[in-house]
Amino acid sequence: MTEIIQEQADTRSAPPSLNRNTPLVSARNVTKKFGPQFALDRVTLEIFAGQTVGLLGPNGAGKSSMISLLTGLRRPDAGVVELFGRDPLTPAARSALGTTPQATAVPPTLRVNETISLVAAHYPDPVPTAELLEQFGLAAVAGKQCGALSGGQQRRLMVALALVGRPALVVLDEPTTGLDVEARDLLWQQLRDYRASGGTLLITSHYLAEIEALADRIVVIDQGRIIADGTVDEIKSHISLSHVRLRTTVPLDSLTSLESVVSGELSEHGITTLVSDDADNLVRRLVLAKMPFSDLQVNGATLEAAFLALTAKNDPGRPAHDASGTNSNRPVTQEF
Ligand SMILES: Nc1ncnc2c1ncn2[C@@H]1O[C@H](COP(=O)(O)OP(=O)(O)OP(=O)(O)O)[C@@H](O)[C@H]1O
Repeated sequence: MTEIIQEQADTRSAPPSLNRNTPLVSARNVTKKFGPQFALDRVTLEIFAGQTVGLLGPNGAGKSSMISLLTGLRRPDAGVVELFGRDPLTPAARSALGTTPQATAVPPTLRVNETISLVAAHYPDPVPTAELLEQFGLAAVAGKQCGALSGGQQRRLMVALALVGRPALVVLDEPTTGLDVEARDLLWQQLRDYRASGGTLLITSHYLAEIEALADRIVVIDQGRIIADGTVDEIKSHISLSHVRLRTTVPLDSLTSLESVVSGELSEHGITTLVSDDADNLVRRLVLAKMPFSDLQVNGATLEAAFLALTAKNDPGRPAHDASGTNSNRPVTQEF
């Protein structure tokens, strides 16, 4: 909390006005080391107004280090970082930034409504406390001391505090960790509303299905380097395999010998799954061969499968348990 209050106490100056072509966030050739360990290795990243960027990477990839540089919590060892065109350590640069660190730390003795009002007081046009409490499902605990909140409630409060000053840019490091399904839904809804109001968002999360639904740009970082950067569809194009599921009496051997089938398996429940590099063509082949089938389902690649394929390719030592996309239909709550 000290971090957040300090961050927002520094925000009295008006948001810097930027040329439309100036990125809100810019890191050029940035390196950050901890002892001999490279957390970031010559990384370049720009984020422009209106983008919703999902920053993805396995544990230890460098996501939090990147965020700490962009939000002015740490300095790079080499390279240049700018926030709203300025040094992120200056109060003027942080005037329109709302952020929460990965770790939750609220002042234990302050009440929830007092905490929001305290942070809101640093902004010229804050979201009214009652409105924010309602939006984040915290109205019922408004009078509680923050230390008495559950972990999930504390996390929601942290994100609410990041949004109280109507920031132009919100940077969130794993905001939904530890939240139950309902609380996560509520939080993602607030972030969608923020985005719809024109806000710019940089977010890390291990819930890839949720990032897939929210982000319009995905940056994948691994071992301190950016290994992919593009739209969700561009990232997903790294996986070209689809799953075709069906019930059929046709023997598996006959199915796997069809054009466009890469592999296949028959489950004990009688469902055949065919991995295909061209699902449309495979379905055409089934029909042309007059093979009887029912309950046909075609599932394309997910962001999760593409992410796993990309990171497995980047580090052949990492278990590539899903690199082929053969497990790409896990529940949306799957966490890495
Ligand atoms: N304060 C620190 N002291 C020493 N090493 C650090 C420190 N912070 C990060 N590192 C190291 O830098 C690398 C990148 O860590 P970072 O926390 O940025 O990764 P991350 O992608 O955010 O991981 P996670 O998903 O687990 O949060 C890791 O090897 C980590 O051990």
